[in-house]
Amino acid sequence: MTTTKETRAFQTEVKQLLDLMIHSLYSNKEIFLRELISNASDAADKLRFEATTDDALFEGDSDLHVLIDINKENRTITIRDNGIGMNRDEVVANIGTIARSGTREFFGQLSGDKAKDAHLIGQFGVGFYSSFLVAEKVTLTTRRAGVGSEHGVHWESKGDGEYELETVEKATRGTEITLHLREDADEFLDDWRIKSVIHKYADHIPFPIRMQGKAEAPAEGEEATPAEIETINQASALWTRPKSELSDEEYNNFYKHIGHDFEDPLARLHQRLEGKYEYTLLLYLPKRAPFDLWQAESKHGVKLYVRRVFIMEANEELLPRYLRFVRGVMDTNDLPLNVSREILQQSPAMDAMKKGATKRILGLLEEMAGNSDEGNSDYATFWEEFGNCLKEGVIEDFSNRNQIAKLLRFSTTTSDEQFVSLSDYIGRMVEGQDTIYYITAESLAAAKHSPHLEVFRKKGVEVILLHDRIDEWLVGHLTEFEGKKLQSIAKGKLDLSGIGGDAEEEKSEREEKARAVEPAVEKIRAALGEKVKEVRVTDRLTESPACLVSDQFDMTANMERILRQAGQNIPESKPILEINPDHELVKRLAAMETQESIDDYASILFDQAILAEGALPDDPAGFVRKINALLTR
Ligand SMILES: Nc1ncnc2c1ncn2[C@@H]1O[C@H](COP(=O)(O)OP(=O)(O)OP(=O)(O)O)[C@@H](O)[C@H]1O
Repeated sequence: MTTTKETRAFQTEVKQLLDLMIHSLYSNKEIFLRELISNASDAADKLRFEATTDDALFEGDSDLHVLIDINKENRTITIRDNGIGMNRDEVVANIGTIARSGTREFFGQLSGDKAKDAHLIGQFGVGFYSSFLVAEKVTLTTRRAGVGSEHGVHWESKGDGEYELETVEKATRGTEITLHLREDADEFLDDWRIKSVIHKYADHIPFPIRMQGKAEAPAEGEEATPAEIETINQASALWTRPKSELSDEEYNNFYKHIGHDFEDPLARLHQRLEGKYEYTLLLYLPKRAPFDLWQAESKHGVKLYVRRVFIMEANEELLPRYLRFVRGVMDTNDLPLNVSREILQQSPAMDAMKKGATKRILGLLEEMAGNSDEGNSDYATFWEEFGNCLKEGVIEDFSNRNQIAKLLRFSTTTSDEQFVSLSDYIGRMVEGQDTIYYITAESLAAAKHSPHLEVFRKKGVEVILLHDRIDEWLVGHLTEFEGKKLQSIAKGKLDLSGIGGDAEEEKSEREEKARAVEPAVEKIRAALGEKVKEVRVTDRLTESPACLVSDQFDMTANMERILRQAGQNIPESKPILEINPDHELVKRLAAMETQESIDDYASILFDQAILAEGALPDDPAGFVRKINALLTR
């Protein structure tokens, strides 16, 4: 047994977090109690779950609760729980380091300007460290359930960069945290103040939060009456209570506890479902994406309860991965208390609940989207933060693809902001149009200024501008929406002849122009040789001389770039160069005789077309040289 007392240094990030926290949350000190009660409640949840398979962990005491004791003389508050407790290694890992996913992103985003960084801290969560908002010294004594009393651990720190650790005797399991209050935190020595904070933040905690009353001095000749212990919170699982009894504030406070968030949620869903399986959902959509949303190991935020007993923080078993931003609780009577992850994965009840919850979340989003007026709505906020998750949904969730597709929002040639739904787009199609057109590019600016859009502008046809990495995969899976095909405007042959004009007339005019520049096509083909798959006359351009397109079933150049950047070895597919028969450059090229000039012009046309896509030509310096030579000629 390690009895040694040792002093250790906080991880550098902890120090940074403490500084930032004290700076940004000084006017909201009371949240320390919410954080500590929340941790105590999680510890009780964990014990109750572990005890479902090992009753001995209760050590004869299954009355799980939190006890708060104020000592005015010593100026301390003690928060005591009889939850799972921690062993020495766990204390070192949990208290003194930050080992949460998203940590690197969080510290990466800090600018060093405390005022600017302050709002980030709420998103990240301060947890146990918030004790130092009110305390000049914090001691924590803990013992893990099921181990001998000699395995207690004492931890102590002034929040100044170091902490002391010692193995001690602790008779009872669980964790006891004592805060030695700073001078400016006197208000928390007042019972009423503490009670009001508990009501505000912890009424929904499903374990009793009790306060130690003070023993009255006995009157002469009378026996002393023991100090009373009073339960302060409602201590009932919030989701089991009828909606009509619950206020927004209670719902929001529960969200903050379960979602580890400082902000109110964006929306919620509370439903009791009865059918083949009975279950209750209390689910929330956060206002802001967590730091680790895009990391492979990012956690889901929905907790599974069976008959109000916390079972586990389940992952893909409860909700599909693309809904990993949802926070909340799912409680059912239709699973055994000792359910394991393996059983969950094969359980028809779980499967039905997962489908039911998914449908309801999509329904909630549909409702929010329906109530939205452009740009100024909860749905716009949601889309900004989590829109790309829904795009994953289109890719992964075949059975709900159409419903999710309705929820997508895009920038288009008529709106830079991402407000346009596919249904809006279809509603605005021009006469003769029966295809949904889109372009994919590296950025919104590159998409918006792409030469491929020229003819669409001329004909007044709206084009969806796709510029997120995931969009290439999205359109790979979403090839049709409500009977209308989705088509890249940078792929295959384009035929807009039926739109906004006489198709026959346009066709013969086009053929005539193509004939006139046929010599140019031949010359460019010969000059570019193996660089291109084909050179042809385009219907896409009105202003630019040339653009690149891919064959209908080839990857787009953008997709190739993304995959190469991700380190994949992609065989080179050659683009098709399309030239504008009306452009002066092309006309000039058709009339050119000197091979050297033809080669230079052809190469410049080709490189320009690459630049117009927001990419770089193979030999940028060579391109500049040729341009300069032309300018000075
Ligand atoms: N009362 C407690 N009993 C047992 N373990 C605890 C207790 N308090 C904290 N811990 C452990 O310490 C870890 C870190 O706690 P901390 O409050 O800093 O962060 P958190 O609760 O994980 O996240 P958040 O900051 O979002 O609240 C917890 O995850 C838990 O494992």
